[in-house]
Amino acid sequence: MSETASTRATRRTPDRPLHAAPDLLSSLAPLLAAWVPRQRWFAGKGRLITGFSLVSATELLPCTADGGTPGMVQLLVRAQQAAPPTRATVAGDCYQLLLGVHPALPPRLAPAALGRPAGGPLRGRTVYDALLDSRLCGLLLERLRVPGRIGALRFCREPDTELPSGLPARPIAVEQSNSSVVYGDTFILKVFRRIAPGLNPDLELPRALAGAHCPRVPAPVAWFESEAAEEGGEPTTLGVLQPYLPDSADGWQLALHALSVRSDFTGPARALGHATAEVHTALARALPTTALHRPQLAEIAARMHARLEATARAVPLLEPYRPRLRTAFDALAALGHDGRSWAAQRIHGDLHLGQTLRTAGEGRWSLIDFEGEPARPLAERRRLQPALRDVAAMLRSFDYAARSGPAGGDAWSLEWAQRTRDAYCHGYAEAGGLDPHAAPELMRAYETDKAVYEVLYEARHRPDWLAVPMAAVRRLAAGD
Ligand SMILES: Nc1ncnc2c1ncn2[C@@H]1O[C@H](COP(=O)(O)OP(=O)(O)O)[C@@H](O)[C@H]1O
Ligand SMILES: O=P(O)(O)O[C@H]1O[C@H](CO)[C@@H](O[C@H]2O[C@H](CO)[C@@H](O)[C@H](O)[C@H]2O)[C@H](O)[C@H]1O
Repeated sequence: MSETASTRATRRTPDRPLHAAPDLLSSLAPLLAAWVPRQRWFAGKGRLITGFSLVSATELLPCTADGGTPGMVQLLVRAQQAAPPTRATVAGDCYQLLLGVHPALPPRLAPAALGRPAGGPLRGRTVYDALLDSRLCGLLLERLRVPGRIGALRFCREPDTELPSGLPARPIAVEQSNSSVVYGDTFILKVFRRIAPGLNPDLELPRALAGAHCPRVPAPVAWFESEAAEEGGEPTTLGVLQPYLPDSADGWQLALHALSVRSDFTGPARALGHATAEVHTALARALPTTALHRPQLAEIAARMHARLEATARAVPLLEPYRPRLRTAFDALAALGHDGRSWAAQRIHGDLHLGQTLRTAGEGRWSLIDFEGEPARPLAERRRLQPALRDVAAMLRSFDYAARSGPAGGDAWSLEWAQRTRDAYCHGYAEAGGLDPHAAPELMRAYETDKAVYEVLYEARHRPDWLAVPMAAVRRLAAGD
């Protein structure tokens, strides 16, 4: 097909970088509108995308060069959507996309394709998910190996670390809140998807723990970020590279396996309690701590109430339990009435079995993914909080395993969950953490808050799983 004068005019000329092409985003928008909502990491499921706006575009490899080689562009785009029932304002979440651009996409990459833009600077080329192309993933590692800036992006490496070149790349099979690529069983790069401006706790906390010589968390070796929006502000973390623990299995798989063969899990759970307490102790040493008094406890309880109300509006199934669940939050607020204070510190923020890895040989636990609950604002995720909040979250995870494993919540599985929960709490207290049994109001409030979060999470991401947190809602509402 011959090129018209108007398409020629919109074609990029060598002196106009891709990010300056006025029609870059409009030409990609139809492709993104079909592809983005299908991605596991897309947080706005169930609400129509009404448009996209471009935050930034950085060409990591030339995208419009002649020849048969792929290009790569990193985009930050805002997806415009109607506000969800849990938020007052119109949302426009920002997502990071790493797109490959190929003049003739090889068939092996066909499943990664978004499509071919009908116009704009990439017209006629195939745009695809770069993180499914090992060659482009290799280029990302190369960028991290040699620190420096490219456009709006800065690639950084811990001083005194060496990164080998040429490690083979493979994306991890399970897509979660973000996308990860493993390099030669040596490193894993997590590319953040939903981007909040500022320092991501998944870089901040593991670096602080490495500084405190805590061996329970793989220490970041390199990362990339975009510049701060305003002078003196923090850069925005976009991806983190850390050592890969090859001979390990995550706690979720291990727990499900134990359930499937009706095996005891109290030993591993107790050891996991130790690991959690060690991480909390190191975080409290490395980063600020505070004491929560009556006003702060009241504020925490008020936020829990607000989340419950918003979630009950979004998921009507929760409504009948709302009044009884509220009593857990009132009891938390009342903890401040007798003048007692509670320690608060930086915590993991989204601790569950899937965030733990256990080595095959010595059965040593590590904790990963310190991002916090991805749906919460960054400032909230970085707040100082009672460490028992993580413990309560992990207790929920044992309950999840018992209810979703092969036996699906039969009496033996539920007893298994109770024994495992006790062993974990015991291990936590044994290794210096505050004994969860000494703070029943705190534990109940945080478990309830987590179950409410899970109701919303499952309603949005995995409606088939909604019954799991709803069972906990019923139990917690009954005051159990
Ligand atoms: N350092 C690591 N070593 C081995 N596997 C890892 C490591 N970090 C993450 N993983 C694997 O990658 C998965 C996703 O990592 P995670 O940090 O939880 O990402 P997400 O934020 O997308 O949930 C984990 O469940 C785990 O299986
Ligand atoms: O790991 P992510 O940061 O993506 O966390 C989100 O997804 C989790 C599910 O993958 C979700 O965890 C919930 O389901 C788990 C089982 O799949 C269970 O072990 C957890 O206890 C339960 O909360 C997590 O809440 C969400 O933030």
